[in-house]
Amino acid sequence: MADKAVTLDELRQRIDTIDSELLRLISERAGCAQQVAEVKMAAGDVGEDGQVQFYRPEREAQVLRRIMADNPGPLKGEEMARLFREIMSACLALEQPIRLAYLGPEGTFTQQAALKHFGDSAVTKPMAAIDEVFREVEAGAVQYGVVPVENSTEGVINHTLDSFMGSQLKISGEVVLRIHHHLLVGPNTRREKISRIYSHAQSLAQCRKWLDAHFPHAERIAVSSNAEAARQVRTEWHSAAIAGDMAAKLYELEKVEEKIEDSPDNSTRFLIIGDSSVPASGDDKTSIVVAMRNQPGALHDLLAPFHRHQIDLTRVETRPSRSGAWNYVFFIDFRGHRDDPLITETLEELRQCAADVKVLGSYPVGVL
Ligand SMILES: C=C(O[C@@H]1C=C(C(=O)O)C=C[C@H]1O)C(=O)O
Repeated sequence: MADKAVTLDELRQRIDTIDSELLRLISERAGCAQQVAEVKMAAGDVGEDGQVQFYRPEREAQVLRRIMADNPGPLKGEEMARLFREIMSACLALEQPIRLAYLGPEGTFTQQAALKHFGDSAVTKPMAAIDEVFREVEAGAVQYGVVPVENSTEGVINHTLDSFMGSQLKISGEVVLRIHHHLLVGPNTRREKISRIYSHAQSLAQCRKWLDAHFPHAERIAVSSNAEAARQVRTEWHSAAIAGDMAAKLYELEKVEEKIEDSPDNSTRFLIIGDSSVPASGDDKTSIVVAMRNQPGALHDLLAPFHRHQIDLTRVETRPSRSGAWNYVFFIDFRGHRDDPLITETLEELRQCAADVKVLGSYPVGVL
């Protein structure tokens, strides 16, 4: 080793000095956030729900994007953003802790998505069904809700799209989560004894090929959520569950096999729903639902304004409308914010040929 090699003691001293500096800086940042709260209250900065808007999704997205763009390394941009996500979450909690409802029970991927988006300082409340998450937000019991909307392998989650049809709630954000499934067992279960495998139907479908290859004779049982599957197998010595890390940790299960999903980039997109519209963040998406008159060329008419203005469509889904047999509505996601002049014009043209156009919300493109 070279004479001048830095010693362990020296490195630890340096880390101590840096930590003291970080401590001072984070505290200073938290103090600023407290002042922001005072400024917002003094300005009467209220949203459509009449409440002071402490949480600002567009500002948080901008902060995280800047951190990722300026990150010098060696930590990855995503890792750095995750750290800042937690700092912001704690700072916001000083202004006012955010209250959320999510599709439960505890330990679901939706809870994981909620914490990824809002950070650990959020106060979360599990709900038994997607429409209950909507109701909880509508009733004002929580400020936001988190629900799954589409999976890269299994497609759209119809309950969520259908819930929007009868609701005035708006989308204020999106979060995409990589979904890793594990085969989990309780403390008294051995792999060769597994004769039943519990999970949510979507997860069973996402691991179908793996199950066919490794457990062709085990009975597959669909239950209401992965977390419920995990809870159930804790005490069943011949059963396994397919669920994610949160459920494994919560129910103290052992991983027999990790990452058993058939598609390596299996991911689910979740939506944040709330009462208020979000101003533009600089990189936004808009979601709308459109009812077309039942006539030839309707789909062409629907898409033409987007094509004319070169708007990037990110998703088009069709659902039966509730107003009668063989009528359909279209759920469309595209890049841009409803306040962009180009988008305003596109929506105006669309309104001329559609029976109804409802903007579900413009929101920052998911950062984390
Ligand atoms: C500090 C603010 O309030 C909240 C906290 C933020 C932060 O810690 O950076 C950002 C946006 C808001 O959710 C703000 O609006 O700037």
